[in-house]
Amino acid sequence: MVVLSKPTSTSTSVQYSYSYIRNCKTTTFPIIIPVVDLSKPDAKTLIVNACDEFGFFKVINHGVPMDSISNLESEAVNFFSLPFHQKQQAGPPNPSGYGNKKIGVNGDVGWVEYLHLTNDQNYNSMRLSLAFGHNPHKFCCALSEYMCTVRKMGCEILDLMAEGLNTEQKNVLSKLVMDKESDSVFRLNHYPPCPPEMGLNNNGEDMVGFGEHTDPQIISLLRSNNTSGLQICLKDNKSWISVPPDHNSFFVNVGDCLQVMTNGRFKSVKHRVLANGLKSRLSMIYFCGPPLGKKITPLHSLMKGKQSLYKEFTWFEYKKSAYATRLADNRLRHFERIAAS
Ligand SMILES: C=C1C[C@]23C[C@@]1(O)CC[C@H]2[C@@]12CC[C@H](O)[C@@](C)(C(=O)O1)[C@H]2[C@@H]3C(=O)O
Ligand SMILES: O=C(O)CCC(=O)C(=O)O
Ligand SMILES: [Fe+2]
Repeated sequence: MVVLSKPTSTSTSVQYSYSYIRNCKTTTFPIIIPVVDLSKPDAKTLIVNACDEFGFFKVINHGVPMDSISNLESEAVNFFSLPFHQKQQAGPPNPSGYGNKKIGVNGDVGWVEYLHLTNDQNYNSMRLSLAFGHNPHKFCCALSEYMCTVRKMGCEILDLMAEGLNTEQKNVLSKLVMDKESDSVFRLNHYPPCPPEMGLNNNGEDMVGFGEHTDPQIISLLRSNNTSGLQICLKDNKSWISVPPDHNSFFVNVGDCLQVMTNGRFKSVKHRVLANGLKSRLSMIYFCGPPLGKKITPLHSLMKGKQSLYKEFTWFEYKKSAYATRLADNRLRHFERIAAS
């Protein structure tokens, strides 16, 4: 495991208004997060069951080489260890670059700093070189190798999911991510240890690292170091469970786009990250997105004469509307069709 050993530098002079939440100690019964072994024949059934039940699962035997993961992790550690003013050279984070504390542009704040990266490796390289002040060759090689192998794993998962759903075409989902116009994004999140005087407020509530939200895309592929913090919300929409970290595995989230493509059968999972008082958390998330012009509609094979629960929209239209929302908002509400009585 790589931990940030060098002292990190974040902005300290600006006052932010952080959120705190009661870290409800979850449910009275233990919840086991589904584990899918990609090398086993029952993977497709387990994926569909996990998406039905949680919109979330863990993947083992994923085929992403450990070297590829640790190379990018150590490059990310180096980046986040740079002095704040240097990291800022790679900002702001739209569409790619460095961000600190502010998430999106609508007032959300978290105990996190991050790098937003896109599928365009030339653009990534240009942004990173502004921070490194020299050729960021090592970082960019590690990044493009990681993105390539993780995308491949994501497509394998999407093919198994499509098979498990008995769709007409096995690659109906993965082809959106393989498309050269795919609007996938990548994010490196660094949560520095939160100082004890800030970690809890007067009501004993925990500081939020990354506030509750659903991911907009099809699926998200998350890998983190061995630091806890990630929580998911159960289908009852009120119980939160902590996800035990596992640096050897990937975690998969169902996103809003997949919720629509399954006509609401799979629900995008609400999740959040709590700040950790002791250790830094480093997570790397590949968000599998469709091309901007793609119409997001339910898969034919799942409809069988049923009406779509959603109005027709393109990924571009969804994104435009989503980026005007706050993190915790329900971004699909705007696209729901009012059922005719
Ligand atoms: C508050 C926001 C940040 C976000 C864009 C948004 O307006 C609403 C969705 C947010 C989210 C959540 C998942 C990913 O981290 C992200 C990159 C995405 O695609 O949607 C972020 C956006 C962001 O940080 O810009
Ligand atoms: O950093 C994490 O572990 C999760 C962050 C997240 O949910 C996101 O960036 O969308
Ligand atoms: Fe997320």
